[in-house]
Amino acid sequence: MFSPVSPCTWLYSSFPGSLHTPETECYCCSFDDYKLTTEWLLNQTNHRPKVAVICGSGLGLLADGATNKQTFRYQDIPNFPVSTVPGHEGCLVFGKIEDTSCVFMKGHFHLYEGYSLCQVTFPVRIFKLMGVESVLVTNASGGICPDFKVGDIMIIKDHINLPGFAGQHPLCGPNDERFGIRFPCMSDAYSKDLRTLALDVGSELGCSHFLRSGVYCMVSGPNFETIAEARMLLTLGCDSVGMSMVPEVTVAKHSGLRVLGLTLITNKVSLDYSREEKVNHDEVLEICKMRAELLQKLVTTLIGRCQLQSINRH
Ligand SMILES: O=P(O)(O)O[C@@H]1C[C@H](O)[C@@H](CO)O1
Ligand SMILES: Nc1nc2[nH]cnc2c(=O)[nH]1
Repeated sequence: MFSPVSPCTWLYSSFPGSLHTPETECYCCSFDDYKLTTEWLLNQTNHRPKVAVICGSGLGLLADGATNKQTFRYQDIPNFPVSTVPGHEGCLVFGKIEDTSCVFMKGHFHLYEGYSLCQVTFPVRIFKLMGVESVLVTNASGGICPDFKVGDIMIIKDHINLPGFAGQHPLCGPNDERFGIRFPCMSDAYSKDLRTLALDVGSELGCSHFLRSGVYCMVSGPNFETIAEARMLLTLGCDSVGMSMVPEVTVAKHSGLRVLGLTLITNKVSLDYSREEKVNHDEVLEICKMRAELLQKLVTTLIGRCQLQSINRH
């Protein structure tokens, strides 16, 4: 019925009525496009998720703690992009953590794959229309802060949207007021309540010694940083750097969703020309594998606790 869609053909083939045409160069999806996918999913599942978990590189295991699971491959969901990066399984899993209905994205999308930011953030608006209230975004990143160690988990308190400075911003284009306002405030993108809860839960689970808090910077990738770029990011006040998360967080915040961002420090970013180690994606996946079980415990405990504390409810 629906064919899988790749980064380059996706918008033209799936959205004949969309605003993105070669003439306009405007990368937007129409409200009807979001509605179609939402209705398709609501017809396929009885789950009505309140929490969405976006799993970054190698972190798909976060869904394993859920019960009553129902899985859809991205390629079978109308209008959904497909994952092209190793470590991103490419499926949507509905399930329950204790009494909370959740949806997990096992794999997400990146600018460097050739997707537009409208495609990268497409699932977030689907979650909003499905009734999700809180989004927990995870990914892998390199540690800039000299104190950070490989395997640390950083609770994101703020971000720098570097692609956004250059006009690569998911909210560019006509604003649809049904999602949010034209000029959203981003000074409180990451919920303080959820950050505090994450710290509390982390301490209960005995992982305070590698739980950090800091500023995350998004770059487009796909190359890892040069030394000069890494030094610039340190000067700008960044604690870690990665290639995802910020577009999803921005769109989630725009539509009034509560956001928690957790980034796993998979490597230390080189700030020194004499450093011999070279970062690579296999190393990133290896560290994700090492920390996946603990992150899963953190995420499932957090979600259970959210429900108890009614943080999901407005
Ligand atoms: O999907 P995330 O942001 O977790 O993946 C990170 C950034 C790149 O996609 C990749 C680099 O190894 O890992
Ligand atoms: N940009 C960037 N992304 C990453 N993802 C995981 N590690 C890194 C890193 O060092 N730099």
